[in-house]
Amino acid sequence: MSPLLDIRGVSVRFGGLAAVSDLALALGQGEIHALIGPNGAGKSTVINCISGFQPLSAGEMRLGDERLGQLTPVTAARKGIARTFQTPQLFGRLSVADNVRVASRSGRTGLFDGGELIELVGLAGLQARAAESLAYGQQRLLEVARALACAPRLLLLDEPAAGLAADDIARLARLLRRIAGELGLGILLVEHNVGLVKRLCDQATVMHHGLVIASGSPAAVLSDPAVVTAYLGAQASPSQARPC
Ligand SMILES: Nc1ncnc2c1ncn2[C@@H]1O[C@H](COP(=O)(O)OP(=O)(O)OP(=O)(O)O)[C@@H](O)[C@H]1O
Repeated sequence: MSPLLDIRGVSVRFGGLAAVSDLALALGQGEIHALIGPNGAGKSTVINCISGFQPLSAGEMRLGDERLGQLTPVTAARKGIARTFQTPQLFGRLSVADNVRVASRSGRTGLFDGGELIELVGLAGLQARAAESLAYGQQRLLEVARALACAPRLLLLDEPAAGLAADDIARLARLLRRIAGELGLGILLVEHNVGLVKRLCDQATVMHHGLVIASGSPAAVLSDPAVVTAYLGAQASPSQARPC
């Protein structure tokens, strides 16, 4: 069976800078896959490519049996690819409920109803609040609810745990495990929280200067000497990158 997401030979150049070089990554249905690496490694650029925000310089991506070609954010969303952003991109003046409602009207049938999603991410009771009035961590959780309201097949999360309290991280981890397991969603997450990556993810790919330097189980890649050296160059070992 084809993987849900199959990336081969993908490169992205910004002028003279090779932000991503010859990337290969495969992610199965129901799999949670971490994309990790020091700052500037190319992780967000990969998320931007898969979600149609960044054109590829070379390579190809497939979603199931379908070749994706050059995507736009709209075509990516229609194919069932939803994402969150490193800095939340919400409709600030709309309520929490309306932010989710807008996404659930994007054309695909919802996984859960909007109220259910808001409750699942831990924002019950805040439905009527303007998104811009939420704490930063709550805005991140609302972005996850909004992405899920698009009923994706593939969910891309850019540092979902940044700024979240331990309780919220635990709730988010349970939710991601549930939607991957019960609904078969594939989840690719960029995350610096090494504890979360180890607990939650089935596979991990490590990038450094645009190149994949390791891939495999989180425990194996995080103890790989090349990975430790890459993080030491960035003045932190993976386990020191972000406390968890
Ligand atoms: N639009 C752009 N134009 C020019 N250079 C860019 C652009 N976007 C990213 N870059 C550069 O590409 C490289 C990879 O950036 P990217 O944001 O993908 O890294 P990252 O691994 O997500 O880093 P971080 O963990 O700090 O978010 C960096 O050197 C960055 O400065």
